[in-house]
Amino acid sequence: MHIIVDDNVLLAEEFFSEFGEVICLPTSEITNAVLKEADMLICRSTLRVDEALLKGTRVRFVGSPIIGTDHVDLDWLESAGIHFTNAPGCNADSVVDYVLSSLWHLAEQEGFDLQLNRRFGVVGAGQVGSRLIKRLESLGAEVLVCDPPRALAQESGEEAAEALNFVDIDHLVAECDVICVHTPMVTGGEYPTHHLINAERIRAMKPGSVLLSAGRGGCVDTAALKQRLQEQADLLTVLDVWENEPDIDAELASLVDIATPHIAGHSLDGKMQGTEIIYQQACRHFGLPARRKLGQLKPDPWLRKLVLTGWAPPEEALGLCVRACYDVRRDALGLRRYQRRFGNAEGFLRYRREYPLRREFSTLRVELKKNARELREVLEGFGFSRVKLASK
Ligand SMILES: NC(=O)c1ccc[n+]([C@@H]2O[C@H](COP(=O)([O-])OP(=O)(O)OC[C@H]3O[C@@H](n4cnc5c(N)ncnc54)[C@H](O)[C@@H]3O)[C@@H](O)[C@H]2O)c1
Ligand SMILES: O=C(O)[C@H](O)[C@H](O)COP(=O)(O)O
Repeated sequence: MHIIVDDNVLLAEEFFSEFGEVICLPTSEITNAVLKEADMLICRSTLRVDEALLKGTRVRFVGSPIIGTDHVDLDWLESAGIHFTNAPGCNADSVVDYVLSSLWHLAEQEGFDLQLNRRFGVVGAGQVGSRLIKRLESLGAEVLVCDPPRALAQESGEEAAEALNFVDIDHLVAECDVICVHTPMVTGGEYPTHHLINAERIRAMKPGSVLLSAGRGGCVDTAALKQRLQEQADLLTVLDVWENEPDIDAELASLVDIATPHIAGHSLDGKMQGTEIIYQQACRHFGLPARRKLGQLKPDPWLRKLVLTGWAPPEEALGLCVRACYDVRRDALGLRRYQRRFGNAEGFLRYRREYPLRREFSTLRVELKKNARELREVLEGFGFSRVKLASK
C-alpha cells in the first residue's frame, strides 16, 4: 500500500509503516497527481479533501487525526465510496488546557478571582465543551450551556440525560461573564453556527465580560467584534480561531487580549492521540489487529514533577502549575514574533508548522508536601489530575 501523510502528522512512520510505504509531504505538495497511486491519505485540516483532490486516484481511506471535519467534502467522499474518519476527542483536553490557561492569565492581568462571582457560558457541549464544563464545575463555578442539538437529544431520550443548565444562546450571552465558544462550523440544518455570535449578540455582551473562541473562526462575526472593541474597548477577548485563516484580520488581532494561531488543540499528547485513533480505525477498516500502542511511543514530559509545600493559596499554586506546564502567553508572543518576521499569513502558518513542544496538564505530577486536601481538589479540578498528597 502507498500511504501519503501530511508531514505535520506525528508518529506517522511508527504507526502506519505496517500498512506499506509511508511518504510524508508538506500540505502544499499533496495534490491529485501525487495521490494517483496512493491507497491511503492521512492529512490535517490544512488540506481541502474533495473531488478535485481525490478524483481518479486509488485512495480508499482518508484519515484526519483531528476533531473538525469542515475541510472534508463528506458527501462526495461517501458517494465515491471512500472511507473517511476523524479522531473525535483526540485533542479536547488540549483545548480545555488552553482555555483555562487563558482565563487564568486574564484573571491575573485584570486582578479578578476566576472562581468568584463569575457565571460561565459554554457554547457547544461536545467533547471539548463538556470537559470544560466538568473542570469549571469542579472549581465551583456556575455554568450555563447552549447546545440545542444535545438539549433536544436529551429531551427526546435519544441521549442519556446529563445535569446541564441548557439555555438558549441569547440568554447565555445576556447572563454570562465568561463565554467560551466551542462549536464546529455548521452551515446548513436547523442549528447553523456560522456567525452564531453575531453583531447583535456581541452588542448584548456585558461590559467587562470575556469572549473566548476556539471552535472555528466563522462562528463569531469578527467584523462586529472588531467594531465593539474599537468603539467601546470593554470586553476581554481570546481568539484562537479566525475568519479567513491564515490571512487573519491584523487590526482585530492587535485589539484582542490573547491572539493565537489556531493552536488550542496542538499539544503533543493531542496530536499523538489523533494519530493513534486513525491507526486503530485503519486497522479496523483493513481487518488488521491494532498492534502498535501510543503508550510505547509517547516521550516523557520535560518536566515530570512539581513539588509544592502545600501552603500556597490555591491561585498561587495554580499559577505555578499553569506557568510550568502551559502558559498561553508563549503562543500569543510567538504569533506576533512570527508575523513581524514573515508577514501576517505566512507567520500564522509557520508558527503552527513549527509549533513548540507542549504537554497537557495531566502529564504533570504534582506532589503536595502538606496534607492539603482542598488545594488538591482545586488543582485536580483545573486538570492537574496527577496530584499526590504527602503521606503524613
Ligand atoms: N482550536 C482548536 O485547536 C480546536 C481543537 C479541537 C476542535 N476544534 C473545533 O471545536 C469544535 C468542537 O469540538 P468537539 O470535540 O467538542 O466537537 P463535538 O462534535 O464533540 O461537539 C460539538 C458540539 O457542538 C454542538 N453544536 C452544534 N451546533 C450547535 C449550535 N448551533 N449551537 C450550540 N451548539 C451546537 C453539538 O451538538 C456538539 O455537542 C470542532 O468541531 C472543531 O471545529 C478546535
Ligand atoms: O479540529 C481540530 O482538531 C483542530 O482544529 C486542530 O487542532 C486543527 O489542527 P490542524 O489540522 O489545522 O493542524
